[in-house]
Amino acid sequence: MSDSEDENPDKQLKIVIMGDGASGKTSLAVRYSQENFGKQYKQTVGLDFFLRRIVLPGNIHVALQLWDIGGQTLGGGMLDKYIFGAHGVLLVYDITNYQSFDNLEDWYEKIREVCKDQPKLPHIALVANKSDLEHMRTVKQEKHQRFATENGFTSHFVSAKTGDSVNLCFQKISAEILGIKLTKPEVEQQTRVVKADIVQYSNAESVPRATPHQNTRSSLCSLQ
Ligand SMILES: Nc1nc2c(ncn2[C@@H]2O[C@H](COP(=O)(O)OP(=O)(O)OP(=O)(O)O)[C@@H](O)[C@H]2O)c(=O)[nH]1
Repeated sequence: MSDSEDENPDKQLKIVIMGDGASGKTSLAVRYSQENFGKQYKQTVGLDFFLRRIVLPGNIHVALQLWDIGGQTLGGGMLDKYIFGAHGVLLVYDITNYQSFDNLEDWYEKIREVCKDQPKLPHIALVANKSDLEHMRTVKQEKHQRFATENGFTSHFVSAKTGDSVNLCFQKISAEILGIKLTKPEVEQQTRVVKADIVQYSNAESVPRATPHQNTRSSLCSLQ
């Protein structure tokens, strides 16, 4: 453990990712924790866990535990236990699949039911995934905004495929939960999209080395 970690132990946040099957929950968790994307659809049975550590402004070290819940768990007996104690919940839908948006009412209802005896609901974020498929959109942005505003959700538009706004989404949610205010440059830094051309290197020696990702470590385990 480094000195800075000794001085600043991680704040642990339990973040639950919910929504219909194939809306892209696992892809978001994999993109965020492993900076990776797989085209192949593999249904999550039960639950997967992912972990990512980040540092928020003010040198606040945060360990984000991502609970990726299979879309088939709605109506199952385990869902209550998965939601219980969550600091934040992502309600994820696929912008090209209207049903996945419509069904979020049921997922939200479940959260309210599980948390009815708690003083307040977890932070809830409405996450529109697959923004790279804008040309196939079936959920109007106004519908998204209305659902978010009426229920006090934060609102996010992301693509697990391209990575667009994924870091920003999780950073904003963590900051919101911990009551940390992000400045405009901090938000812009996360938003920046880096475009690069493919470069042909003449020999292996001139290939630049990848810089290790600082302050982040991630891992995965699965529970079925
Ligand atoms: N184009 C595009 N495809 C995506 C995106 N995110 C996920 N997908 C694809 O959508 C399919 C479903 O993604 P998953 O991440 O497995 O969906 P899930 O919500 O975890 O599904 P369940 O495990 O059934 O709950 C896969 O084929 C992904 O490659 C995205 O942002 N853009």
